Amino acid sequence: MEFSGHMPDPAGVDDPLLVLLEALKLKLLSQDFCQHCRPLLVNCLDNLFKGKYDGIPLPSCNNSESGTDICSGTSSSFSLSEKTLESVGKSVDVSLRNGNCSESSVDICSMNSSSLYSLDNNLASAGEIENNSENGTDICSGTSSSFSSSEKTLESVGKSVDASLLNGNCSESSVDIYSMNSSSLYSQDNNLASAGEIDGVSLPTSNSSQSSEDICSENPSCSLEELAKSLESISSVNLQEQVTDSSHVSFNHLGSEVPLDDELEVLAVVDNGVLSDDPVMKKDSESLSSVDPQEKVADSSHVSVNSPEPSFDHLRSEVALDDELNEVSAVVEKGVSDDTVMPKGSSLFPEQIEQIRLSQVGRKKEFIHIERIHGKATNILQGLELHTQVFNAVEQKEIVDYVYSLQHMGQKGQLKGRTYSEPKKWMHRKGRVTMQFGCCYNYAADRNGNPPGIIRGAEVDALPPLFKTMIKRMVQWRVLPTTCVPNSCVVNIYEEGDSIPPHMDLHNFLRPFCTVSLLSECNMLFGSHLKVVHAGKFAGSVSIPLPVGSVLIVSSHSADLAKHCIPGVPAKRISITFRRMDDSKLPFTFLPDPELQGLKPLIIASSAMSPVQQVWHLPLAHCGSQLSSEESEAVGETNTSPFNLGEDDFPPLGSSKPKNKPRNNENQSKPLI
Ligand SMILES: O=C(O)CCC(=O)C(=O)O
Ligand SMILES: [Fe+2]
Repeated sequence: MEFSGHMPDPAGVDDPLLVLLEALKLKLLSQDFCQHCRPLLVNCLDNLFKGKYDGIPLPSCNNSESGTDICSGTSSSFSLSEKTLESVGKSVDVSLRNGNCSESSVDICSMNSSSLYSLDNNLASAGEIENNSENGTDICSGTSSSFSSSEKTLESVGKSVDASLLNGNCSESSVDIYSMNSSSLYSQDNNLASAGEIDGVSLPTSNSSQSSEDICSENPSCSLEELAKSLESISSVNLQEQVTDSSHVSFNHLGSEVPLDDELEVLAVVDNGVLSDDPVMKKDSESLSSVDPQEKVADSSHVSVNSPEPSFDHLRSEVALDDELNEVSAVVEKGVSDDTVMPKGSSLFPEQIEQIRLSQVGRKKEFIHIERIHGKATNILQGLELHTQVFNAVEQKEIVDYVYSLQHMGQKGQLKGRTYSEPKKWMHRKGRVTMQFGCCYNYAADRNGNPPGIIRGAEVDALPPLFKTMIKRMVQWRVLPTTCVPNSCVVNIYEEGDSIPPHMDLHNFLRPFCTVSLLSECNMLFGSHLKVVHAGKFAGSVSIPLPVGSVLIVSSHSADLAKHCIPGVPAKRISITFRRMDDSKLPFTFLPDPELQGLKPLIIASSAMSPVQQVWHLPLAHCGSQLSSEESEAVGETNTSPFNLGEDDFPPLGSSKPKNKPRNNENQSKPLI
């Protein structure tokens, strides 16, 4: 579309800027933008021109020729840098937009390769980067800049991984959403980032072949994804700090250690809850589900444990903010309360927001660590997967608070039977607080003569509502398969120094099972032979860091050939391990929960692709750094896990179009204007 001189406006609008706006919208309509980007762009323009422009003299854009730079040519609506700066810390994406216009030569008249939505500004405004000098330059085009950040990725370890990484990317790239040419916004480095701390992990150079691939040209929504990721990353750093600081319950480990020959015995004691004849364990006939919720939360104002509708539903509600981008950022970044309202004229549906969140999930698969099992080189990590950003910072905090509430109830004897147990004082560093829901599970024979496994006659509380919500999320977001929806869980609350000794989860539970990590990162060791050096200190052949908020999926060899353990944790940590019981092992009183039946994964919009799988090539235990042909073969054995996702669902980077079209149009956006 040519734009030269004054365009008569069909609706009779005489305001040249509005005419220009209409022209821009038309231009946008003619572009092949995705359903996410399109309404955002249009709304951005709307806000720039209408909302922000009120009362300010119009620039001489009515005489503008194609190519006239109305931003640099005036200091009117775009000179919002002060406001931009003021807005830092409030609404990141406001500063993103305004900052962009105030600092860059955004040529919105000519529509040529300008970067209206530079993510740089987002970060620059947030004080994260200084390098904002590339505004207006389409450095994504024809470059692999956003992928060339492995070094940055490694630098970022220990902070907010994705935030740091993203900063790295964004500082280098100016996102050209108009030309959409050759941008590569969806950095796999996000995945690599959190791998940085794995002992001896070599950078997956095999992935670098994908670095230069242009996923954005065929996947326009990725700029939006990156934007949302940026927002979330920035906020999650702060929020995470809050979460870490928000511990309401602390345990003192007063006793001294008692050396035990058999760690597993300790494990059994701890994980079973206390022994049934143990006087410390208060049995209360009151069940979690039968107690008056008011009474239950009397000591914990943050969460209603027994709320029939847990508030953990940040996807379904939105915030009344002044534009769509704020809306996205608020939802993605902070979560919102249920009583907030959808702003008038909003063009983002909750489904779209969920799609954005879903597209941000990092999925690392194909961990590799070769050990010789029965003389055969075998990848003992086959079946292990790490999914990140499944629960955002606010959700994590909600879960943590919920766990504290439950713990509080456990301490007061308000949880059923063997639901709650604490380590004995003498078990310092050998145990941790546990809460078991759905079933009571013995990791090893206990002193009552119960064999390892589910004690079918033991009484515990049913899965609490928020944990069911977490399960639904994981199934709907394809972290867990529909064939293995968990119906039990164990919550482990580790104080600093607490551990879980080497063990395998028995086949009383189906595969995969999964662990959600909260509060602090720790390492999980895997190996066919894990040594107990002393209490809380174990030696294993491979160590996998579990980032906060991540979900570790364990199946196949990683569940059945390798043992796993958590050495003494460096800081307080909570994990929730979700498992589906084998039907033949169900507790006698178990009733399937109707809420967890018939769960279906969400349809993924074609424009909202997930990051590609990563291959983490971990150091070989016994075999040097090169894979022998036998080992390669061993590695090639992967993908027998029932959990593996179809290629159609998660195509590799660069393959931006799924083989099949989305199966329905459920998640289509509203009309553009
Ligand atoms: O705390 C963790 O991450 C692991 C817990 C675990 O292995 C278990 O409960 O069986
Ligand atoms: Fe385990």
